[in-house]
Amino acid sequence: MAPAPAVELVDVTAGYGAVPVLERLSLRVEAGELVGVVGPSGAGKTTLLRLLTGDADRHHGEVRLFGEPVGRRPPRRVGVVPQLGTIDWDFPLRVREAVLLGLVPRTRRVPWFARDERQRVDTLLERLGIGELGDRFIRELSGGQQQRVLLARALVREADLLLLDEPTSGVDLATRHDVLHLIGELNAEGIAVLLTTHDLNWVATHLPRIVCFASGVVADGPPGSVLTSETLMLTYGAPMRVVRDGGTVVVVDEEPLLEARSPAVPPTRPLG
Ligand SMILES: Nc1ncnc2c1ncn2[C@@H]1O[C@H](COP(=O)(O)OP(=O)(O)OP(=O)(O)O)[C@@H](O)[C@H]1O
Repeated sequence: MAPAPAVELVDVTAGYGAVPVLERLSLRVEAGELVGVVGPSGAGKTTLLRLLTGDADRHHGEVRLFGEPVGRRPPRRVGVVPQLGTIDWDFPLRVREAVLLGLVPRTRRVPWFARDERQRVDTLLERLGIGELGDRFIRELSGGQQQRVLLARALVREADLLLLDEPTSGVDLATRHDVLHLIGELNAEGIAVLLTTHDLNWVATHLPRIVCFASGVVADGPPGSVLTSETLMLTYGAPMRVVRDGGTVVVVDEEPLLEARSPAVPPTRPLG
């Protein structure tokens, strides 16, 4: 029998309270797949991830993770990385504790961790290249280090599915490269990844599958077929140019911020 899909949404309408944000949405992510969701701000990308963790209200349709209906608590096999900016990094917590908290179901009041759980955290920190930071306070970390801590916290649940909300925002280019490389490695180990991003050109070159999203799915497939000016217009409501160079797709903003001008010629004055 084929394995159950990691994510399965069937004709879902959902939002916050009675207000719908996602409408008539169907989406399927297979176990082990790597999928990027792109779309304008407010399109509902975060809400989609929140729906999968039981944090948004489902009005209609079915939501299943690995074949099981989503309840109020995310299943153990799912690791979640929220946007960096939504975390209170000033909270007095050390890196090792922050990662251990990934093991705590939401209702458990006083966490008490076993030695093998602490060992697992240390192994993960090493693996993610932050082994020496275990005793540091999370407020002392750079954006890239914070992103790795969040990944460790998600992975400590021995996740088979990672839900990553804009994993590359708020970090510099080199860190972005490292984080994306890490995501690729985790996926190569068989972990399914569903991520949101605003970085169209990164998804165009690195992800096998893109979902263009605006309250529902506008287009879904490999970047070469999904990223067209027409699809991007439907998704973003703004003109974008798509340049193809062999197998590479590059998305260019159609409207330059500044008009190109001929260089100003200084007025000349005769000598003397
Ligand atoms: N907790 C909440 N309660 C009520 N409405 C919310 C809540 N969170 C988000 N919304 C609304 O849901 C809509 C979709 O927001 P969401 O954060 O899912 O969009 P997004 O595509 O992730 O945007 P961005 O790219 O800016 O992160 C917006 O209109 C937003 O105002």
